[in-house]
Amino acid sequence: MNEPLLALTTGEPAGIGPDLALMRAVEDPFPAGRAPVRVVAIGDPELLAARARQLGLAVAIEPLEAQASVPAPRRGVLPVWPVALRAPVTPGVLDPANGDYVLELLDRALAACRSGRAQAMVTAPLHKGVIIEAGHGGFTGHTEYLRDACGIDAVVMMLATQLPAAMGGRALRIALATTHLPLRAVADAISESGLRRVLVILDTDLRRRFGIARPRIAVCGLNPHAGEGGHLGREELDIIIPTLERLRGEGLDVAGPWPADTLFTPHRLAGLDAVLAMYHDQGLPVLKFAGFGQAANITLGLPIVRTSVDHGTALDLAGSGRIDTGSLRVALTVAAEMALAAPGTR
Ligand SMILES: NC(=O)C1=CN([C@@H]2O[C@H](COP(=O)(O)OP(=O)(O)OC[C@H]3O[C@@H](n4cnc5c(N)ncnc54)[C@H](O)[C@@H]3O)[C@@H](O)[C@H]2O)C=CC1
Ligand SMILES: NCC(=O)COP(=O)(O)O
Repeated sequence: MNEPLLALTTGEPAGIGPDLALMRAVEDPFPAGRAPVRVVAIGDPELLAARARQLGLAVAIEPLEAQASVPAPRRGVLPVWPVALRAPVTPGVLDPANGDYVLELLDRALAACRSGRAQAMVTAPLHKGVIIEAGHGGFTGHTEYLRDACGIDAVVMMLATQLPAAMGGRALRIALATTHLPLRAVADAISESGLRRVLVILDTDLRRRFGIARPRIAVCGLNPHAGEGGHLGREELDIIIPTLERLRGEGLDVAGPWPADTLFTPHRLAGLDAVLAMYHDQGLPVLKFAGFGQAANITLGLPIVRTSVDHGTALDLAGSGRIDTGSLRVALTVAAEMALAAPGTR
């Protein structure tokens, strides 16, 4: 395969997504140690040109026809598949009038991946609230939007980073059994069928997309001390333990449920390929404490490769230039590696 083509959606136009694409365009396109990639941004060319001026960045925005080939990367040039904004943008100020614009960016990237034109999509952050205010009531994020757009039942959100040397220097991958739910709804969402689906997807994609022959996965309990033998909640006894036993019988290496407060310690993590947390704020604060700005958000179970940054729209910093592009670099690198590991859609 040529260098993979990565379709980079520029996300919420009032946020830092456009800034990320522009700042990355002036970085070295061939950094040592990283697979060479071609990147095409998806967004409004005039928005990108205006943001480049605001940031004082010399970036040539090159709109491309849908079928035109995407050139090899050149520093200071940003190829763009154009999508028109619905309303003018002030950095930092959300406008529901652009909600459909943000979703159109995703649709364009997904279509390119599904047709084989792009090998992966990488998403800059969007703002869930403003998309809901734009009239998309059930919207909870890229993960579920792409699941539904692909017509599949389940996907898995996993964030991954490389731990600093002082923390063991190894990969830390944390997947979630539930994603964007109010905490009140989490316990009711833990079911045997749901857990089984998540663990099978996690195991399958760690093999297929990450080349791990027999993934070792540890599973957090839901309750403090993994339920303290049923005295602090019964989800472990009634749901999680039986599910893990069945999956072990089918050959998966799934251990637990372990108390989450001590699972994320270096000696417990040693030898693990991934941890499954039961809910968003059980797993992600750990990951972000260890690697914020150096992590990627990966959607497992899709027929295409999708990665994203580990942060949100940072409306407070849009147009300021005072942002870290580290997570975008990681998201692009991981997307390229995944695309090369398992070419094609499925
Ligand atoms: N991949 C995505 O689309 C994601 C979207 N979001 C959405 O973003 C919106 C805002 O979420 P928040 O919780 O406020 O998180 P946030 O990540 O946007 O901001 C949290 C803090 O981190 C800072 N920050 C974020 N990214 C940064 C960067 N690249 N460089 C330097 N500083 C950075 C912000 O300035 C802020 O102080 C929400 O609507 C949320 O749902 C959140 C996470 C991921
Ligand atoms: N906390 C992760 C997040 O909000 C990103 O979700 P998604 O948009 O990638 O589904």
